[in-house]
Amino acid sequence: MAVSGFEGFEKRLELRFFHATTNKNPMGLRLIDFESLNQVLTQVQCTVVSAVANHTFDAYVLSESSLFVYPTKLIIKTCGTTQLLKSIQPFINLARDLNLTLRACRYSRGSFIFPNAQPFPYTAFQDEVVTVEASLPKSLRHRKASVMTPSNNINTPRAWHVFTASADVEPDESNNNVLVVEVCMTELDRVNALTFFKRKGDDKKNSDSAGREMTRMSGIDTINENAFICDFAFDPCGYSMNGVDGERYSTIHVTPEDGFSYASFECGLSLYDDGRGDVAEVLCRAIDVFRPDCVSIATTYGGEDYDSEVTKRVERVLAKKLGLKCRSRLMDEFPGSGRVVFQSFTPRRR
Ligand SMILES: C[S@+](CC[C@H](N)C(=O)[O-])C[C@H]1O[C@@H](n2cnc3c(N)ncnc32)[C@H](O)[C@@H]1O
Repeated sequence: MAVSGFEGFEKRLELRFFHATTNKNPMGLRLIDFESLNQVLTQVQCTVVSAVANHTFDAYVLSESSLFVYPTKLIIKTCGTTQLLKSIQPFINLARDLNLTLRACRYSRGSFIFPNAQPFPYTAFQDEVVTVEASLPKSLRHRKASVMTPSNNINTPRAWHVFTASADVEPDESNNNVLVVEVCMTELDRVNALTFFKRKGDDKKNSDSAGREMTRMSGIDTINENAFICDFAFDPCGYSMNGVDGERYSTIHVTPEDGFSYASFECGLSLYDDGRGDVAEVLCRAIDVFRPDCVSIATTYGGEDYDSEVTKRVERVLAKKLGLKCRSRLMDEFPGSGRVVFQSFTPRRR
């Protein structure tokens, strides 16, 4: 851990593949053995602390955040001072052994709370971009890096950094209509944050049962009642969970320490699924768990027919139910990788 405090803001990497041969094993990347995954994670400097799977994907809680493995898609987010980008090359190689070829890559992160504590290349976004580019095959020739910086940001200008690379200009079918929402929250309500500290007597509980209790006491279990939750409590504080609901994943990570408190919520869903999760209501429930003073939401939409109504509805619902005012809304397009809308919120009272 850095002397300054724990860096909650995650680095996130998404790799999408396609079957290079007609012999398509439906399990795809899920056939990567655990030992190989572990070797990659060792390079990243984190470990698996808990895991769950359903018929669609595997979800791992890591010592620093989460890993999701779908047949042709892999999502890994890691916090602290981890070396996430060291996973790109080994993942591409493991996929190649399964006849899977890289189709697209997306790397994103917020602005670190402790930028000076990061190792190279995470000290400057342009160096991260150079590192990602050096790990990618030339076939991913449609590339773009963007730093989305709110101009009227209130106290701390927190930008959203995105790099994408894609083999095609058009979004591919597997990513069509897929919505990924990443919420970053700082300055958590102090009372709510206390839920994520182990209490007296908790030393008799293991990390799973202490995690389960935090899930229930915080109300995280009500965000999506259909999700199976795999949760983990860190010692003496900190919490991580992955939610598994059919094809949909969700994940929450909490750094509750005062002075650098941070929580993230992320979910992936199809815009046209059965409507079980009105995105705005889901986000509202997730943010209400933490009642933060600063919220940013990055919404990535993989398809072409993006409807801005989704993010506008988020603004209306957060204003009405949580008193959060949208201070900035930015949009950018990425060839073959869709659109990103980045919104920043603070309480209306400010
Ligand atoms: C891994 S969790 C969640 C990380 C996540 N990105 C976040 O901050 O939202 C980090 C929290 O767990 C605490 N923690 C305790 N032991 C830890 C460990 N061995 N590795 C990582 N975090 C640990 C940290 O102090 C911090 O409060």
